[in-house]
Amino acid sequence: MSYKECQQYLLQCLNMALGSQIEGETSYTNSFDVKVGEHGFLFIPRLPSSYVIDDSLYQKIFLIANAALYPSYTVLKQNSAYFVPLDSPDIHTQRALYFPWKKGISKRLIIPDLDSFAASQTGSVIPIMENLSVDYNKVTSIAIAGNSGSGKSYALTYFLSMLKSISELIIIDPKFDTPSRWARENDVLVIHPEKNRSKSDFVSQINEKLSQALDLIYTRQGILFENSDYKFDHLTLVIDEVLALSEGTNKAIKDSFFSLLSQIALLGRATKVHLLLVSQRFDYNSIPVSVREQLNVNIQIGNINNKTVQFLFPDLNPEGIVIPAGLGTGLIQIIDNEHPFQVLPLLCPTYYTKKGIL
Ligand SMILES: Nc1ncnc2c1ncn2[C@@H]1O[C@H](COP(=O)(O)OP(=O)(O)OP(=O)(O)O)[C@@H](O)[C@H]1O
Repeated sequence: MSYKECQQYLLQCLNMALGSQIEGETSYTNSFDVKVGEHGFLFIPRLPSSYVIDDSLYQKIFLIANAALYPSYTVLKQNSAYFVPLDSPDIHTQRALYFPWKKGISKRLIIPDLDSFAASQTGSVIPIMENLSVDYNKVTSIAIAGNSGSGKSYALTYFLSMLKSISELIIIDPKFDTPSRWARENDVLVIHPEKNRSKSDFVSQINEKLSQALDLIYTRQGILFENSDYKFDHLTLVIDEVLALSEGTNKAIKDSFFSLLSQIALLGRATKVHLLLVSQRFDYNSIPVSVREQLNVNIQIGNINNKTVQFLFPDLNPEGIVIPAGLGTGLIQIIDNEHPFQVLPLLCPTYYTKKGIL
């Protein structure tokens, strides 16, 4: 579809569906116009208008356009109206509402052999979907949230397999489950609960490791002070089911755990110390708010609604975002200076692996 055809099609859709929202005005009465570009389209109202140009109008146009353009384009959901100035001498049309989009829809990666796929990757790039990847040099902390059975462990195993060649890994596995098996197969350090030891004892052991990571951060900061270009190896602390660590743990130990996590999240960026956290939800009981604010890859799988997105995407109303059907689907947001800030529909990769790991 050419831009011109797309423009006409969008105008028709908006003329028909927007009617009641804008007091029956249409592009035929010259009330608004649409312009299509490579990265999105503009809704140009002609002012003065009998309708109000506000968030509610913006979200309405988003709903109409996103459905109308699916699957040719994915319109990227914004939290509020996105105004842009237009270079026009005519005061009636000097502004527009902007709707950025991505060509096509999110497509799942299907990986026939995870080990050889992981071995074939070079550099620090982790493929996520057919047209989306994360550069591990540009992000610090990753969070994966989702209800039970949504595919968190499956997604975590994928990340672990990809990270193995990029970063040193330390795995903390409170459920003594898939990550521990993966760690055994791949010769990676894992901390898991053991018989005859209390929960607080287990969390103390984790605190010890976190504290060593924090010491490493301080040492690396000293090196950076002398040579700001120094390149460090990545170290990633992987914590599965974070919520299980803070619940029912002695308060002093939980406080130290939170404090260590916060410091690592805040200071790890420059020194290449990362967190990869997995939890059913990321409320203030599972991680401190300061850690949540530092997360730069947010993944929510399974049920997507106002309630489930409130912790990782507090400003997002997921209405109108087309969540693909199937296992391991949801939303992803990558906050680096390469990707636009928006939240995208996600399909986690499907892969095949040696028996016994999962
Ligand atoms: N992207 C995917 N592609 C194919 N199958 C998937 C995908 N994600 C999850 N699954 C399947 O869905 C099932 C549940 O996934 P998983 O065990 O990872 O969920 P979970 O969120 O970790 O659950 P729990 O919290 O109960 O451990 C598994 O059998 C897994 O094989």
